[in-house]
Amino acid sequence: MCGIIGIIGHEPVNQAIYDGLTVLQHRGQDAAGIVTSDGRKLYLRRDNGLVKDVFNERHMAMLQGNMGIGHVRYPTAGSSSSAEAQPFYVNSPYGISLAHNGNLTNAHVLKKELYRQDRRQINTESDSEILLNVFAQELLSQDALHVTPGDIFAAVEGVHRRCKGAYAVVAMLTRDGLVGFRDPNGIRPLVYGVRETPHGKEFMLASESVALDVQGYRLVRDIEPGEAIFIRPDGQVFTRQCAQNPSYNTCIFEYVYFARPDSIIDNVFVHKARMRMGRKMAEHVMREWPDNDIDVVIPIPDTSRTSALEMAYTLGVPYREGFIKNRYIGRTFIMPGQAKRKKSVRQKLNSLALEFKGKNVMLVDDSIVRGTTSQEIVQMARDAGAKKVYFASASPPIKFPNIYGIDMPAAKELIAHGRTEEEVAQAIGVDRLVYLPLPDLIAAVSKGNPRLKAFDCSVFTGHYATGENGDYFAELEALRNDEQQTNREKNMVAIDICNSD
Ligand SMILES: O=P(O)(O)OC[C@H]1O[C@H](OP(=O)(O)OP(=O)(O)O)[C@H](O)[C@@H]1O
Ligand SMILES: NC(=O)CC[C@H](N)C(=O)O
Ligand SMILES: [Mg+2]
Repeated sequence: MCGIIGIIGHEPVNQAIYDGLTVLQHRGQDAAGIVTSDGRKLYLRRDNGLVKDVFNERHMAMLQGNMGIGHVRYPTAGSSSSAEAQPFYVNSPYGISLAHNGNLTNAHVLKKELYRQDRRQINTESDSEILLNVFAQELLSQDALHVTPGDIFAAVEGVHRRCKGAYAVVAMLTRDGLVGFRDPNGIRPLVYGVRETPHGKEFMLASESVALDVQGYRLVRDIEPGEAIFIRPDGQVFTRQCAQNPSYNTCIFEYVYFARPDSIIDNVFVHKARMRMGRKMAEHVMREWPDNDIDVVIPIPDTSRTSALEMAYTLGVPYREGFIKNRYIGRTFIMPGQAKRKKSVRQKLNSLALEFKGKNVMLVDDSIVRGTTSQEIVQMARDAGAKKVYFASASPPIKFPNIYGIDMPAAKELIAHGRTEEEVAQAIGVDRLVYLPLPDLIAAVSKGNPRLKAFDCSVFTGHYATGENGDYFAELEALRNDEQQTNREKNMVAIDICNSD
């Protein structure tokens, strides 16, 4: 999952993009980048690291201009080389830079096609560089000296025809303005907002509405699946539906884990959706286990707090913060490599023995993916003196890979893959395990927006809206399993073509 942002205003946007990226940091911790334009030239800085580490004062001073885009990266394709940090740039036509959240599933085919048919050289293993080149090629084929909104929309139609997978995109044409678009399934989120200033309106496109809130932008609306938006430097806004059969298939995992609770995605308040998940979880427990002996509900910080609180309230059981989180350790699930993830769980969370001693504790997490967190935490609860350890996951068992922007490429690395619920309970070492059933999860989210009839639930169901088959998954697993990635990173030396210090 990555975070993307684009701003077009009447004053330099460097600081505003930086601030927006820090608000989106939870979506990607590996690399960050900003590109700005003063209408004639662009200025780019991108590198591996957190936002606060990638940009120093000198970089910020050099990022000139009143429009720009930014990216925080959580890699799902290629490697974690700094050469794959985003935004990417191509000079033809018009000079385009692009930041992408999602994952293309036909990147290999497109890469060949770009070379053979379009004579374009792709320099990295990143699918986002491919996406940029497809967009550029489609724009080039409009053959216009001065780009019009019609040219932009025709190019996005071309992207939709050629690209498969998930993509929420912000792009910048160095002289002409900002572009945003979402794939026809709307798998990844993208919103746009406006703020009034004494000089006129300023516009922001962002992965999540929280980026708008903190800088005083008003959320106008989500970009629709398949839709594109083009905003000129003079503030003219153009939008058009560019897909033949668009439909909402928002990734349900955004609501479960990825998004911040204070964001609104496709008109559903994430915080409220998580509260409903907690309530439904409690109702499920009361139905399936009416004579339970739960003494206390304890969340596994951070993300599960909202649902755990509501679950405890509905069950009528005390809620206690039994794990204290080290606020200087980031999210563990999106860290690269199993060894680092495992170590970080211990560094991140410490138990408060007095909340566990002699009690039957119900630990609550938003999800169990590889089981890294749950295995460690259950042991910590036992070490802290818990009598019985129960576990509730506020989402169903995750059994299938994600191919749309979450780095879960290998089914065999998922703890629930090929295991029954009892076997997962045994593997993580709990006395009882409860999962939120899928219909309850869907109901918890869709209550916020009845227009959302379908979601991307592929990690739970194995059903993929873009129709990938067995061969694709076998190749993906071979290429991106944890061991392969770790070996690749060990041997990697990053060489870039255009990064400055
Ligand atoms: O089963 P696993 O592979 O461990 O993955 C699931 C865990 O990872 C996430 O937490 P994370 O630490 O990333 O972020 P958070 O602080 O937002 O909860 C998620 O909230 C679960 O706790
Ligand atoms: N998580 C994402 O959205 C990743 C974007 C892109 N596929 C990359 O690997 O850089
Ligand atoms: Mg967590």
